[in-house]
Amino acid sequence: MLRCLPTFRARAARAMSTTPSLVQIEKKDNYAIVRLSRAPVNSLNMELLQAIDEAVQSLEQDKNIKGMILSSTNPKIFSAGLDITEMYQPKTKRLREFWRAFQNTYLRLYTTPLATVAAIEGHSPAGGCLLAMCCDSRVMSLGGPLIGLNETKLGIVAPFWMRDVMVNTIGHRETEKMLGLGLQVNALRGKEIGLIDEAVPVEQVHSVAEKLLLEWLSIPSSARKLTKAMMRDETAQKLRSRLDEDRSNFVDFCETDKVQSALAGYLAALKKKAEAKAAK
Ligand SMILES: CC/C=C\C/C=C\C/C=C\CCC/C=C/C(=O)SCCNC(=O)CCNC(=O)[C@H](O)C(C)(C)COP(=O)(O)OP(=O)(O)OC[C@H]1O[C@@H](n2cnc3c(N)ncnc32)[C@H](O)[C@@H]1OP(=O)(O)O
Repeated sequence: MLRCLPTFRARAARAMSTTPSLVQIEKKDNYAIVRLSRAPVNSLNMELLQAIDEAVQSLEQDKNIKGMILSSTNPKIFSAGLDITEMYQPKTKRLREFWRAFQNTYLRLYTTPLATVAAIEGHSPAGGCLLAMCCDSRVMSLGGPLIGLNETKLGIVAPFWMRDVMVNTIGHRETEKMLGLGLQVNALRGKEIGLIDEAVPVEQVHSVAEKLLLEWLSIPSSARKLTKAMMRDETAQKLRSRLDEDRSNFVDFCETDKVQSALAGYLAALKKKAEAKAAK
């Protein structure tokens, strides 16, 4: 028994050192940087969504931490959005759990009392755009990266709560165009429509994100938190009161032949693009 213990410990230590963490948390004085870390593109599968939810929850419980910067370990991709392979040819039980994880992560991040800033160095489509919109402010790098809710381009429809968050961020008419046309925009255009607060060269994204976060943290904390709740709770409550209905809608919609064949086509196009890139 005694001889087993070091072996067990060694195994556990090996497992810990070889299991890559999906989310990296770096604590600073009174805030944390949370970096999404699921190679290659931070696509949001169930485990990554749960890891984000848990990370935010653990920071909320840390008395020293008042805010967080949401970022990525991949400077070219903030997040590729929901992992399409979770939705393609799914097992119903897993699909249901996956959607609940997405709902939970949205509710956690959108309503967290922490001050939050998204530091977006790379692309941020669909679910990636939602994560960014859940933050109090967004800084994005100038140049190539794009952000937006491109669901219609995949032949799928964003749920009402993704629409609501976009309406709250950029207003009804801009959302109508962005969502209906499945548009993604660069940082400059994002700033023009209010989706992005600061558009800066990539090397400044983190310092500007920190500056914005400190501005939020300079506000008396109970006033800041109550105001955030006053602005966001009604929107969150709309989903909270319809969690099961929303999940059933998603599962039914996702399992239709039409959606499955649209997802198959989209995945094939992504694969073809990746192969062409690798062949260069
Ligand atoms: C009537 C309605 C009733 C009810 C409605 C209820 C519910 C609504 C139902 C559904 C709504 C769901 C909401 C959906 C939200 C989403 O987030 S959908 C996901 C959308 N995401 C995208 O479109 C992004 C796709 N990816 C890209 O554009 C690019 O990959 C990139 C710009 C992010 C990165 O480009 P590159 O750096 O060039 O990398 P590659 O393209 O080569 O990709 C590398 C590798 O990763 C795979 N991959 C990329 N994105 C995803 C993804 N989202 N999911 C899974 N896998 C992804 C890609 O295929 C490559 O794989 P390999 O070929 O290397 O294996």
